[in-house]
Amino acid sequence: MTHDIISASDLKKVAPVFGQLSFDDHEQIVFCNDKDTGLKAIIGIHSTVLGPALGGTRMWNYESEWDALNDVLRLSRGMTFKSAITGLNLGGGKAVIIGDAKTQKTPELMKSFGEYVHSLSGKYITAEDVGMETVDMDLVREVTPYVTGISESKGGAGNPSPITAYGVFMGMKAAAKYKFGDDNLEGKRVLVQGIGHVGESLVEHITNEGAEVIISDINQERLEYVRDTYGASIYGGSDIYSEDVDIYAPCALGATVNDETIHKIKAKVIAGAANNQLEDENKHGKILQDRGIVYAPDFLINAGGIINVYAELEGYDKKEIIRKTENIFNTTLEILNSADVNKITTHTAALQIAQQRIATRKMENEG
Ligand SMILES: NC(=O)c1ccc[n+]([C@@H]2O[C@H](COP(=O)([O-])OP(=O)(O)OC[C@H]3O[C@@H](n4cnc5c(N)ncnc54)[C@H](O)[C@@H]3O)[C@@H](O)[C@H]2O)c1
Repeated sequence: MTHDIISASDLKKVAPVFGQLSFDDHEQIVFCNDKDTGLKAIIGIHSTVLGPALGGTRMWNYESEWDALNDVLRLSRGMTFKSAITGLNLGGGKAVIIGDAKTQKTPELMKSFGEYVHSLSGKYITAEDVGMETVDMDLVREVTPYVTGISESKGGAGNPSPITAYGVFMGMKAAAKYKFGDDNLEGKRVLVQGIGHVGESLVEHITNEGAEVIISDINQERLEYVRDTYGASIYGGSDIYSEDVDIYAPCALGATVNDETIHKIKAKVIAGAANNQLEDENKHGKILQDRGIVYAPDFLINAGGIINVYAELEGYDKKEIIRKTENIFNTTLEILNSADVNKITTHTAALQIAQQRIATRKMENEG
């Protein structure tokens, strides 16, 4: 990813960091560059008002550094609101490592990343996200205590994905209750896009409840594995967004609800694990509202994972993790109802609650 060096005057025009559309008064952005291990990473700290900025690390082969920066800014902002609405004393942060997780991830690279995390003295606490495994967090743990999601055998809460999937399942059931009058998913056609750590576990929950599940992924091996294990059918068409389904569950990457896809979507409910599903939260949130498509806000229903890793910091047990995650059902239903009453989008309804909690704490901290 090398380009001609841009002149200082041209750089000024682009405002590459603070001028990014996704920049939202972030507190700190850290660029990590370690030639020896090939590490190129960006840590985004959006807010530490409610507590240390906690959020996972994503390793992805971004097309450009702009894409990586944009992703980390959007993701870290989302973490702030996720923890706020879930009632956790955590701020929002996230990290991205630029590269292919399958071919470029090495123990040395992970430890080098851990050293950068350590240099922030706990202001940012990392965890796993796309392209990461529990074993990678264990490697980071060798150089810093500021990491969660480490193996249970090493005193951690383990892989957060099954809990994330359970929370998404709860949010999906709440949205189904709101839209169809019944939270039971039996007989509902559900399209799960991305059947990785979270998607697979979600497929398990919804097939157990009798939903008709259609899966899509760019990884053929996983598709066949999930089909054979849970009896889901692999999507065979050419445009998944036009598929006639009741529920669309985005569980791959973000921004799949965008200008190109939004008018094709036939699903009546959107509820999935991916962060930042709406490319433009205001615009696309409003179009969904106008089209009568119920959108269960991503940062609300995919909070199971952060609840799980927060347990590592606060020392609460599995029972409490499950109780808090199950509560996503009630919160989602409340948000959907309040959006309806106040004639605002579901995203805005959720965001307002999160922002209010942050504003209150900020006043307390200052006063
Ligand atoms: N793991 C968690 O606990 C957690 C928590 C909150 C949010 N999330 C979000 O949920 C999403 C999934 O996370 P994960 O941990 O399961 O990641 P993962 O890497 O295990 O799985 C992602 C899956 O999506 C597939 N994929 C990628 N691009 C695709 C495309 N264009 N179409 C279809 N499939 C595609 C990949 O092949 C992979 O199987 C991510 O957006 C992540 O940020 C995860």
